[in-house]
Amino acid sequence: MKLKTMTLEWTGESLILIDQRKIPLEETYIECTNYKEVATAIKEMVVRGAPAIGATAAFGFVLGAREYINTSSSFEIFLEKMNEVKETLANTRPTAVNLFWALNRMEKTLKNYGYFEKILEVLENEAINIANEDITANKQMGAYGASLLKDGDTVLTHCNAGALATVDYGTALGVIRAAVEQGKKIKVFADETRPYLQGARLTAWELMKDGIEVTLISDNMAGWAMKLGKINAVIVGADRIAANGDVANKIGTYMVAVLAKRHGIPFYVAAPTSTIDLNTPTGKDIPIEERNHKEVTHCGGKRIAPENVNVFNPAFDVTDAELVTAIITEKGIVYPPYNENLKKLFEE
Ligand SMILES: CSC[C@H]1O[C@H](OP(=O)(O)O)[C@H](O)[C@@H]1O
Repeated sequence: MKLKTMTLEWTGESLILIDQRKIPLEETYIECTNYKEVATAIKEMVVRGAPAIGATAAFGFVLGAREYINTSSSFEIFLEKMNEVKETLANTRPTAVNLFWALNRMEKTLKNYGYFEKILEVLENEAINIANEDITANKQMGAYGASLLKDGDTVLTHCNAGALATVDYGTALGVIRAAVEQGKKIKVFADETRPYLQGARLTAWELMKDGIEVTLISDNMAGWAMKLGKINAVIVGADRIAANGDVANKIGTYMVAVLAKRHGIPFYVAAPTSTIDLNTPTGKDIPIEERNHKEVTHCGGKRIAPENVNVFNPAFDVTDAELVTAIITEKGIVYPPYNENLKKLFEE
């Protein structure tokens, strides 16, 4: 079975990824023919975005199974090798819980099935289910979230929580797409999102391709845009939502949330339930990835800071639940108290 979206293409034999490091200057693709290439693509952010890396890792798991099934003399040995595949993919990036959620789901499918015959087909179907469920969830989330936006609203977003951060359609940008599809005139202010520039490079590119009016601002302009009354709402994605509603998302999100609170602007988080981690009690328990210093000292491949300068480069921060107006999921809009109301999403 095959699958093709803006972010990825499963050919039945390999996984083709749009190289998000090159957008908007080039639209080029990388073909992964084995799980180690998939792991490298996630680590190097060829593909990025919590749901996108979850689905990508699921297909990496399938490629690993294809690689090891013919060299495993027993199913137990096969399971051992597949644990190695899972660990390799899990060790790529620590913050987005979707990565671990997807790998755990693939491993559970493998162990529940329990024997060789047709296992590759079973795993491929599960990976495709994960991908298709993400698209469905994004559209459901979009419909719920669109009810929070009025015709004529201007929405500020941070980073890229669009089709490129998911299998397709997007979370935060999915809400904006849904509102536009309902006929509402929505404008977007996109934070450039230093240092990796997901906003400038990916969000602006996605929205302009859709014909949705987008204004690019540098991250330090967000507060002034709010003070001038230009922003009606903030919508961002998430990489992990703790049981108490604390939200890990791209670095700079916390700053935007504090500014939104200061200016009485609603701050919404759009995320599928696969991003909610009830096993993580609070934001203090979320591992925050630190990335290469060159992402800060260089821009467009050119050095912009002195050699050997100290650098702090956390890829994410945590926004306290009290700063989050509501969490938009595919099961509905969740309001505080998050401890109780997030749990209910998994009880139905
Ligand atoms: C819909 S999840 C998008 C989420 O992922 C991004 O992180 P990265 O680009 O480092 O993978 C960012 O936190 C986005 O909000």
